[in-house]
Amino acid sequence: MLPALASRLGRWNGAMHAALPAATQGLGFHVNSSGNPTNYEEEEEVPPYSPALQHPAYVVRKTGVDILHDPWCNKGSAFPKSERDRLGLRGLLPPRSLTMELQAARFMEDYYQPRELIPPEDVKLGGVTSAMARRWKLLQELQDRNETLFYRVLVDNFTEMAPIIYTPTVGWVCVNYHKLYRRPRGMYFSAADRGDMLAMAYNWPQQDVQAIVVTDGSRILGLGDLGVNGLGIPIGKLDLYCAAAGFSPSKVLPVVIDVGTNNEALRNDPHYVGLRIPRITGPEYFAIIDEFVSAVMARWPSAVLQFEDFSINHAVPLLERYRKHHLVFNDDIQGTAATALAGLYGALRVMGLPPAALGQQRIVCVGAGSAGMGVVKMIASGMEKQQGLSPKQAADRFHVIDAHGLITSARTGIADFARPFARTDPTHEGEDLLSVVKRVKPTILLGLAGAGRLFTEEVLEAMNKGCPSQRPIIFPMSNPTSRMECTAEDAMRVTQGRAIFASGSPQPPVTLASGRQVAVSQCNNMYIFPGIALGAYLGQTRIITDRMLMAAAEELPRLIPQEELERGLVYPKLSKIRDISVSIATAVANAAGDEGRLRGRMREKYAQGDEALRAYIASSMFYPNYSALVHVPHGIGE
Ligand SMILES: NC(=O)C1=CN([C@@H]2O[C@H](COP(=O)(O)OP(=O)(O)OC[C@H]3O[C@@H](n4cnc5c(N)ncnc54)[C@H](O)[C@@H]3O)[C@@H](O)[C@H]2O)C=CC1
Ligand SMILES: CC(=O)C(=O)O
Ligand SMILES: [Mg+2]
Repeated sequence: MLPALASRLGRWNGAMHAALPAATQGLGFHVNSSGNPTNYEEEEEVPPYSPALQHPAYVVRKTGVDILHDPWCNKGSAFPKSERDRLGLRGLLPPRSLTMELQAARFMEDYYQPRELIPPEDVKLGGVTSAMARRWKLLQELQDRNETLFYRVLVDNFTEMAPIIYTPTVGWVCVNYHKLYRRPRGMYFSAADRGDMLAMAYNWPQQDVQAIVVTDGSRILGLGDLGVNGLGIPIGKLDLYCAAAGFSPSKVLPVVIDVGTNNEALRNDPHYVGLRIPRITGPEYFAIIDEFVSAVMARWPSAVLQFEDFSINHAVPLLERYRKHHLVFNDDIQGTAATALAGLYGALRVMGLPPAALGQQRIVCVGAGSAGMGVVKMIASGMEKQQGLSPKQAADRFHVIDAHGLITSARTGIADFARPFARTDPTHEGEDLLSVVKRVKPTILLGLAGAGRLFTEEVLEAMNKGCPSQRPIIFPMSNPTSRMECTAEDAMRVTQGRAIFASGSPQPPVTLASGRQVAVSQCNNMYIFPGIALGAYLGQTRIITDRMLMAAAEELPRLIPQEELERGLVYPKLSKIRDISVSIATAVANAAGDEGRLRGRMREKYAQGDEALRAYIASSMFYPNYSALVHVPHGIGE
């Protein structure tokens, strides 16, 4: 059926191709290098067939300039001559046809050219330099004109570019989104669209959407309420879905739901593109989100829906509202939790300790919001699972601090999710971080407050002193860099390189006064959410369970090579992100299979074992290569 082939469906059909060589080889044929069977012996070497290397064709209905203006089809100067002929491109492009590799090299030359294009006052979000902002703009322009090349350079340069398309630069992008806005990307649903959302979902041109990331812009990283400017986050997250987990760019949908903003400066900014009203709350808010969820689930019932950067008052109730019925997860609560637990298992491995040693740790967590409490709850589950602690025994290992200090049973208005972790001694209510660290002598210090440098020199000093028998584990996880609780340089200097360190946004390695260089890790949910979504989507698991998330957390530290553990790294290298995502997806799918939740091909593969499951997942991933474009006029095969 031709329409089914249209719009890059072919990019997902690696598994389909895998049947070909098995069939030909099964008949006793040899396969020559052009893929044709022959019935005589050839001298030349026959390379192994690799479905991942196939470049399937896909059908387009347009020709000429319409192709060049479509970033999903455009190849810029790389259209081969045959395609220029059949797509009506002759004369519309310079005559020489370049390779994708040459195009990528040309882009990278420009990318690395030091040029200051933005005024210095824009560079006030720590960690985002004008060079980074310029690189974001270059990548954005590339994505707007040639998506395939954009994803190719992103996949090939993931470690370098993740901080540009994602944290910290994406924080700067969101703050300035209304000024940077050039072309539409993703969808906007607003309070003014009540009653029309299902119809609006049909305005999106893609019939097959596999992953949606939605925000209401209410808590963007640690930068607060940024209204519709928050759309930059779903865009960045989905770029990671495509680059890191092989979702096809044409099958992902970034969304912002505009229910107003309490950010007055933004609301009064003449260039702001969202509704200029205070945030809607209460039943009306939930009715809007319900309508949105029903609309997208009705149009794309197989899609995974990721909730991102919702403020705490809505993040938890929304997750509870949908998680038992729909293929949804909240990245800040669940993805972050799995990532942090994985990093702690990694830190234990660095010290040569087993996962069960988690239950002996004393943990101080600063920040009791959606991320902080998600992390605390999951670490407690890890302790219960690994060491058989009761929930109460596990909770006793934690001291949780929020903007009002240490949370104890004396706190009034304590949130349900924080209550189990409130300290039982009311005399310490509201105690400040430094006093808590001095008194409790934590072995693990987590920062998820989004309030900047709370891990002061004194706090780090006290942490180091109170932790003589093992290396202090220090994870300032807030984003972007300006909101992190401390820098790697601070932590390593004060602890003389003893700390095992991971931060939410990337940090350079640190050179100590002695000249020794220490490696640092990045503790960011990007290690986990692409793989969770991939496993859950391919397996059509209907819901995402705690067991699936725990499987992801346990898998990640297994992927750190010994040599990296010896350097103190608690996560595998980001350059391996696609392999990491395959492993996470496989672990998630295995857990779902154990629970009887897999459907279709994934269920078959699960029955065949880990290798088959893994191979199937890997073969289903999009890899950015130019496909041959075949023009089929409207009316034929539609
Ligand atoms: N590294 C990662 O993968 C992730 C990092 N985060 C980061 O975590 C931070 C918090 O996110 P959410 O929990 O969703 O925010 P939230 O707004 O729900 O919670 C913030 C918490 O920090 C507390 N807090 C604020 N100021 C404080 C202070 N001066 N001292 C002590 N506590 C203070 C608040 O009382 C609240 O409990 C953000 O910066 C976000 O970027 C969030 C998700 C993933
Ligand atoms: C990383 C992330 O999801 C956050 O900072 O909100
Ligand atoms: Mg987030």
